[in-house]
Order: sequence, then C-alpha cells, then structure tokens
Amino acid sequence: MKQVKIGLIREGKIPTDSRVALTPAQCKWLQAHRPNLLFVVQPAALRCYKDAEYERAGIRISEDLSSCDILLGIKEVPVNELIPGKTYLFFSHTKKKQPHNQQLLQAILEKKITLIDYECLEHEDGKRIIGFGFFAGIVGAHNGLMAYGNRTGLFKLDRVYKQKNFKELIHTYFGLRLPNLKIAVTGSGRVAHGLLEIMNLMGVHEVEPDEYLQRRFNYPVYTQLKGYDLYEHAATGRYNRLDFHEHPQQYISRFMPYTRQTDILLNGVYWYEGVPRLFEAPDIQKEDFIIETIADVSDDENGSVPINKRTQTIDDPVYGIDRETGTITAPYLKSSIDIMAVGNLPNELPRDASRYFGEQLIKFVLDDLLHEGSTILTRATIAQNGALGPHYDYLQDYANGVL
Ligand SMILES: NC(=O)c1ccc[n+]([C@@H]2O[C@H](COP(=O)([O-])OP(=O)(O)OC[C@H]3O[C@@H](n4cnc5c(N)ncnc54)[C@H](O)[C@@H]3O)[C@@H](O)[C@H]2O)c1
Repeated sequence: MKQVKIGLIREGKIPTDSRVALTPAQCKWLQAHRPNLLFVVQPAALRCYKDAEYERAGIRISEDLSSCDILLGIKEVPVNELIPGKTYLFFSHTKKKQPHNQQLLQAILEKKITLIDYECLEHEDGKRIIGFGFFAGIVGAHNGLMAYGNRTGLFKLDRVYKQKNFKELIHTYFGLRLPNLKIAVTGSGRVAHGLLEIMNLMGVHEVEPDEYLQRRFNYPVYTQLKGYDLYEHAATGRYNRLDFHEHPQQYISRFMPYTRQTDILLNGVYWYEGVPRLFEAPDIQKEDFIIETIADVSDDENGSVPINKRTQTIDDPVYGIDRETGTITAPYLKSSIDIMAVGNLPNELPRDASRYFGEQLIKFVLDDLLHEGSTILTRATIAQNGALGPHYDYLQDYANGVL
C-alpha cells in the first residue's frame, strides 16, 4: 500500500490560532493502526500541543513539509506560506466570497494548489460533517452569561481561557447561582449543542417555547428555538426545512415575540444572505425589546443579528450597541445592548476543541482522503490544481478579482 505523508502546518494567521487538526495521541494512534500513514509536524511555539508532546508520541518535527502529500491546517494560510502544487485542508472562508480572502483564493489558483475546505465537507442532505461548533457554543454561552454578570453585577464568571480545560471549566460552575433569567438559544447544529450543554451544566432549566412566551419563572430558564420556531413561509405561514434551505427569502422571522421575553440571546443559527434576520436593527428602539445581552456565536456581521457590527477578539470580546443610535459603544452601558462576538471562540479551549475536531476528522474524513473518487471530497474541493472545483464555478468572478 502506498505511503501517505500528512503534514500538520504551523498556523500563520494573526492573531495566532493555537488549535491543530490532530493531537499527538491521535497521530500516534493513526501511525500505529494505519501503517501506510506517516505524520510530520511543523514546529510551532504557540500551538496548544507542544512540539515536545508530538516528539514524545513518536511524531517527527520538521520545518520542511515539501515532501508531504497532504497538509492539514486550521485557519486561512498566509499567501506567502502556501507551498505550490500541494493539497491543503483548512477553513478558507472563501465559499461566501468573503472579501478579505479573495487574494487567498487567487494565490491558491495561481500556485496550482488543491484546496479542500473543511466547512464544505457535507453529507448528502447538506449537514456539515466536521467543525469546531460544539466548543464555540460552549465558550460562547459562557461568555454571554459572563457579559450579563458583568453588566448587572448579579454574579461573576471568570474567563474560559484561564481554565486548563473543559473539565476545569465545569468545576467553576459549582456554587454558581444564577438569577431568574430567561435565555433564548437559537439553532440546531453543533454550536447550539454547545450552548445547550452550558445551559445544563449551569443548571438552567429548559422550557417549551410557548410556555417561555407566556410567563416568568422563579428560576432561570432557557428555550431552544429551531427552524420551525424561528421562521415561517410568508404566504402559507408554514415551515418546511428543505424548502426553507432552498428558498429562505420566501420566509419571515417569528422571533419578535421572544425579544419581549428574553434577557440573554445565545445565537447559534446558520445564516447566509437571503435567510431572514432574527429581528431588524430599528427593533431595538422598541420599549418592549428587553434583550440586554447577545452572544452572537454565529458571528455574521449584519447577519442573523443585525446589530452585530464588529467582530471582537478573545481578549476583548464584548461591545455595546446604543439603543437609540445603533452605534458602537463601550460595553455594559445602561443605554446599550451588549454584543459578544468573536470569530475564534473555540480557541479559548484549544486542546479540547482540537481533540474533538481530530476525532471527527479520523472518523468521517480520513478514509475518503486516502481513496480516490470520494464524492464528499469532490464537493468540498474549492480548487484543484489551479482551477475551481466542479461545484465552485460560482466563485469565478471572485477568483478573477471581481466582488
Ligand atoms: N464564533 C465562532 O467561533 C464560531 C465557531 C464555529 C462556528 N461558528 C458559526 O456558527 C454557525 C453555526 O455553526 P454550526 O457548527 O452549529 O453548524 P452546523 O453545520 O453544525 O449546523 C447548522 C444547522 O443549520 C441547518 N442549516 C441551515 N441552513 C442550511 C442549509 N442551507 N443546508 C443545510 N443545512 C442547513 C442544518 O440543518 C444544521 O442543523 C455557523 O455560521 C458557523 O460559521 C462560529
């Protein structure tokens, strides 16, 4: 059987991401169970698993990855670090024609690179196969509650990244007593699962959406709002998942009643142009719009949360939006709504997030990667040897420099 050499690249994007696609233990396990696989790791001072941990696991460290068949990264690779002719897997954030990554796609095509984007790996029905969403939800829910605690002074949560791992984070919730909050959790994917996990770990009780809308409770509650609860067809008033995904512009939002009953919104919906926003920006001026804190884990600027106007950093995750003017303010002002919006939330728990990601990679992607002709991989191949992949013709203008 032909040997396949897989390289784990050093992350080059700034601010630096410390996640990695496979942990030392996962590389070791694969080398033991798949004798045709060989791993090489580029040295990286800031990676959450240290070079020495890979070495101890019997994995070679090398600056030079030119002999590798496949290169695995996490975030966008800086253009000057791309090795011509290679096959890369990473999150390129090009499939929605994101302006800031146009040059990256152009360079990938020029350098005749094959790019398989993790975000585009999907099952037949469009469900994503692999992602960091669960830990984005974990950190996002924590940060949303932390922001509300900072705003009101009613309780105090520390930063997630100060904990060694997820287990230690859970320990910090012992003794936490939350006020009688009402929390709306939106979405049904990995992010939503992470959000719900934190709700349950913090002892917040789940209630049905109809009950949530009817009354206050004398304990903290959350309700999960999925597609059916959030959208309805403008003409028929009905919701059909497949139809909604195909014709989102024919649907309208049903979220407004929740804005009158919610203290904290933890947003995990999957949003793209055409999908109705949960509410519109002027709605925040309404007297009965009572949401004080929004953790926008989906984090699409001017997306499902129209008042998400800026993505922040892990160091400084929260800002305010003035209710009257809609402009950005400092966080925790009485006249503002707080927005927690960070694009690399899982990086607050990088070791747990990396292990979780690597498990999915091994289970659901690796076999396809090692054999020719996988339809899942073909559908996720944005660029192949200098040309756009068969499913990405729509990026031609973008690749030509037009936006
Ligand atoms: N802030 C961060 O650090 C961070 C990290 C990871 C993910 N995210 C974002 O959070 C959002 C949710 O991510 P997730 O991991 O929960 O996603 P996911 O793929 O696990 O779930 C997405 C859900 O959306 C539904 N869906 C909506 N439109 C669809 C369509 N057209 N086709 C098929 N399914 C469709 C799916 O049924 C699924 O339940 C995404 O926008 C993602 O980019 C943010």
